[in-house]
Amino acid sequence: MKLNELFFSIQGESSSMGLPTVFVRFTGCNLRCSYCDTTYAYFEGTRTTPEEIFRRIEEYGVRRVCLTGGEPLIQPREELQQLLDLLGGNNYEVSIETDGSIDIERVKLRPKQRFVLDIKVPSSDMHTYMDFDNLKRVVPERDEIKFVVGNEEDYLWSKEIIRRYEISPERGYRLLFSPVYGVLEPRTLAEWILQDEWDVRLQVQLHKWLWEPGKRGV
Ligand SMILES: C[S@@+](CC[C@H](N)C(=O)[O-])C[C@H]1O[C@@H](n2cnc3c(N)ncnc32)[C@H](O)[C@@H]1O
Ligand SMILES: Nc1nc2[nH]cc(C(=O)O)c2c(=O)[nH]1
Ligand code: SF4
Ligand SMILES: [Mg+2]
Repeated sequence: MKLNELFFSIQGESSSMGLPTVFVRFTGCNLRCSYCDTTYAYFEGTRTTPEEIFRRIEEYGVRRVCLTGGEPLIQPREELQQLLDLLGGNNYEVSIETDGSIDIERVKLRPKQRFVLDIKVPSSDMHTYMDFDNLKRVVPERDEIKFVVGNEEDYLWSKEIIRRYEISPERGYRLLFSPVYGVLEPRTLAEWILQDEWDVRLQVQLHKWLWEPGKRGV
């Protein structure tokens, strides 16, 4: 597998926002989102084994890991599975940030492991690459489905996807809405959600408020 960086920080996204977490950022991505804040992970990295990554994770005293990138699901399948099995066997809680274009059943999750599945919206320029069959593969009470929106068109598009694929909160799906940092005011998104009386989770990237927005390794 190719590792870009491994660091210990406060989880800035998803329903575990605020919790201390070890981040494993893999190298390489199959998409190129217009707003991507992690372009340094497209190529830079070092070949590393799952055992070595696990050893480095174990140096920290917290059993919570976020696998991200780049796109984690394009790493070699067997090695990724090996890492998930090592973490699963040692009682780690794991979230896997994935871009929505890769079959999430490429790997088999253990208990306490979940996907945070992005659905890329029109302003990302990557919405045509989505594998919507993933919406049949997500486990509603386990996984989270995330929309990172940059404008009102994105928000309306997301609502239509939720209606069309029947992934509403009423059906048990856990939905996240995040503004594209520096593009859409969090308050504007908050007001749209309240106007719709919608049971979805608004999230901002907490780490960008805690540290310099462009800082690596946090
Ligand atoms: C860098 S990506 C890596 C994982 C995977 N490639 C994906 O896109 O889900 C991690 C998360 O950061 C989000 N993200 C990237 N750039 C962002 C930005 N400028 N503002 C808000 N969220 C952003 C992505 O949408 C994704 O949910
Ligand atoms: N603190 C912090 N939380 C995060 N949650 C998801 C991240 C990511 O880049 O995928 C991330 C990140 O880069 N930093
Ligand atoms: S899929 Fe994730 S890592 Fe890849 S370009 Fe988009 S935001 Fe960046
Ligand atoms: Mg990030």
